[in-house]
Amino acid sequence: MILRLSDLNVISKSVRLKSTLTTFFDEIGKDIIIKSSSTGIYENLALEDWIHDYVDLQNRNILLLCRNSPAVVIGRHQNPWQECNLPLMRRLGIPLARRRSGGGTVFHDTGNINMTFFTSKKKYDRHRNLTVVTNALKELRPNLDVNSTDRFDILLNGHYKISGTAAKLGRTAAYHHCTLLCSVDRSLLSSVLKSNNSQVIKSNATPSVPSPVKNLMDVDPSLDTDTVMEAIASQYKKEFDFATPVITVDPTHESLMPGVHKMTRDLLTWEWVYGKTPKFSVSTSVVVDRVNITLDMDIKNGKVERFDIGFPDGWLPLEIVNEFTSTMNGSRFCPRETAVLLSAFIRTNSLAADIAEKIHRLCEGVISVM
Ligand SMILES: Nc1ncnc2c1ncn2[C@@H]1O[C@H](COP(=O)(O)OC(=O)CCCC[C@@H]2CCSS2)[C@@H](O)[C@H]1O
Repeated sequence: MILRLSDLNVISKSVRLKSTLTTFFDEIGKDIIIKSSSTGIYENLALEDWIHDYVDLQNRNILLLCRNSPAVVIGRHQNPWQECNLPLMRRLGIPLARRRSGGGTVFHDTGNINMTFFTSKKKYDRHRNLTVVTNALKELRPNLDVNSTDRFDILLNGHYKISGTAAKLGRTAAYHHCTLLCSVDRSLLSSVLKSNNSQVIKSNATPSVPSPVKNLMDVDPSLDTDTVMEAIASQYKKEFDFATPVITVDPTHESLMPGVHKMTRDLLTWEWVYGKTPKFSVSTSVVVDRVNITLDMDIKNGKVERFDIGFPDGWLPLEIVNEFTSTMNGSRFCPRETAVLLSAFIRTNSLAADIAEKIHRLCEGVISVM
């Protein structure tokens, strides 16, 4: 049975009066399984943040289950320009999200199950959580060869990754979240997780650890996301010994989760998604009329902090170069902003056609790395 929060008034009058998710949880029991009704990556990450920040996790275990529409999710300390193919994602309209936990970059679509295991910091136990997942799968198909590894991946047949893990440890509360590949678009997964610039970027950001992946449905077509989610929910109830039905929660429900809209908006900001990238540098070059021009940049908080152009004497007038580099300094390392700056620069400096063309080509070189 699925209990919906819209049924609140049926469940309890007092809940309706107080009516936040936390009071609702207090009414229905200590350990809870929630399923998100949304497939929006930012909304589901905000729901996770909200539970972590507002629910008292000292004496309770919560499992949150959700699936997302196609999205790429990077770890807290990663560099998206290094980890994924941003131009392809822009073309396909695939959003990029930065989560609050560390670790590497993964691809989500509705063929991937996400699980978040919330506990007190003391009871945080990734091994126990992953055993819930592997036991659920073995309960469904006893012959399935699935095991967790020392780095908390789950491997199928000892080789193919089907689940990746990350975690956030707060002062008193913690969560461990992981994925599970049932039927994702594997060719899209590998094309969006292939950066076009790993050669030209130098950074100390956390690198991902790529692995060969497989879907559960590749080995057993009956292991669809609904079947697997249900099995995980039953196994979790068995492990934590409770029987409360799975509750479906709408993560856009501001009055039930005061502050959740702002949490969603924060996750969507450029400053969070790109601006939190650890400082990095880019060294690339463009060939213009058979002349090799080098471009060196330092990017801090996602913005150009230093922009150097290396070119043979006389290729561009120095005052134009100085003007152009100071235009670029402080700008966001992003193709749209660079294109806007370029056209403003060409317009306000009334450049001769050949100089405008050279500046244009330089910008193309910069934009190709963005
Ligand atoms: N969805 C998914 N599941 C499992 N493995 C994946 C997935 N997408 C990509 N990969 C593979 O893992 C590596 C990256 O492995 P790496 O170990 O670097 O990173 C992770 O596993 C992070 C898991 C984060 C889980 C969070 C849970 C809720 S929001 S995201 C990537 O290069 C691919 O080879």
